[in-house]
Amino acid sequence: MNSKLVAEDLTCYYGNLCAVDSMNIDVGNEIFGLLGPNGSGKTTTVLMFTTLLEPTKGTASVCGIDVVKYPKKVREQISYVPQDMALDVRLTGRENVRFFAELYGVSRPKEMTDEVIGVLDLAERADDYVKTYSGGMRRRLELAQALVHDPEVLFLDEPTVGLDVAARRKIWDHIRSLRKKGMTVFVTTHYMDEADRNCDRIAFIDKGRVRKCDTPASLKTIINGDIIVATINGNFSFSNIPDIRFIGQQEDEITFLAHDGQMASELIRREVLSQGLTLHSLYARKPTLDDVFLHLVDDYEDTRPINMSRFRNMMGKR
Ligand SMILES: Nc1ncnc2c1ncn2[C@@H]1O[C@H](COP(=O)(O)OP(=O)(O)OP(=O)(O)O)[C@@H](O)[C@H]1O
Repeated sequence: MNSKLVAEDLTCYYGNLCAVDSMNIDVGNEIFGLLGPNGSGKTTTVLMFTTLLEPTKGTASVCGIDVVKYPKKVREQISYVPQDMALDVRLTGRENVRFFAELYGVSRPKEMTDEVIGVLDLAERADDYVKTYSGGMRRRLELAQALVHDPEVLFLDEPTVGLDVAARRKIWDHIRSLRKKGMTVFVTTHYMDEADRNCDRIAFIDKGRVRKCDTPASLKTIINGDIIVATINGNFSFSNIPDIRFIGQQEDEITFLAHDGQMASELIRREVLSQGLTLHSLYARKPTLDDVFLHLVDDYEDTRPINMSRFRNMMGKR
């Protein structure tokens, strides 16, 4: 693999708190997603790679350049779009990008500004004030700013947070086309479904530790079986059904894990009816990255295979 980002034993403490714990990752020319719950160490990881925070221990390099020894050289290779980037809303879109082009010392600032504005589909509104832009347009403008010096590696912290579905899709379309042009994209997100659709590989991180790193498809094979969800009225009491694991009940929804979803559904249907309960709906689905993540996180928290309360919460949100 043509390594673009490498972390070896990368560790960061804030006082006594270990925010990133002995991280080892090797990122090539790809869209690489760093996924994890709040406070798991995603931003801290990005800050170290982008030279904004010195590791306590271990090393990180970008395009083979050590971030501590050669921070300036690293900065020439990267762009970083944080969660809340400061756009000047009293300037036009074009002026905002041009400002960054000048800051970076880009050799043909006007041409590069026009180019990235075109790439991000902002040409029509480029001369309007940013205060008139939608959330999605502002995010695209931030991407345009980040791209104006043609970085090798782009770091994006929660690129789609707060955007509507259409705007999210558009952002991801742009991210994928950057990757096609050869850029490495390192992205943090809470949105597992977006990561599933768009990332080449994903590292799951929790409490500063990488739990698993693989392609979305391989990660989903970790949960060997189907998830079965039934909507009922009343309280379900689980007595042993062979080869079916009861995950739990959240209000009127009961959830199970079984090797064969279709066969299990029939057994569950019978069990629900035999308890005199009404069955409103019943379906089996393949595990998602949410399921995998909760499973992995739990493995490290205690010895149970699935964290019931988290799992139930998650199911309740669907
Ligand atoms: N400047 C700081 N000083 C002290 N502790 C910090 C600091 N920044 C982050 N932390 C702590 O370090 C841990 C990791 O935080 P970090 O922001 O890297 O997580 P995150 O995964 O990016 O979270 P989120 O998804 O909420 O953005 C958390 O426990 C956080 O409270």
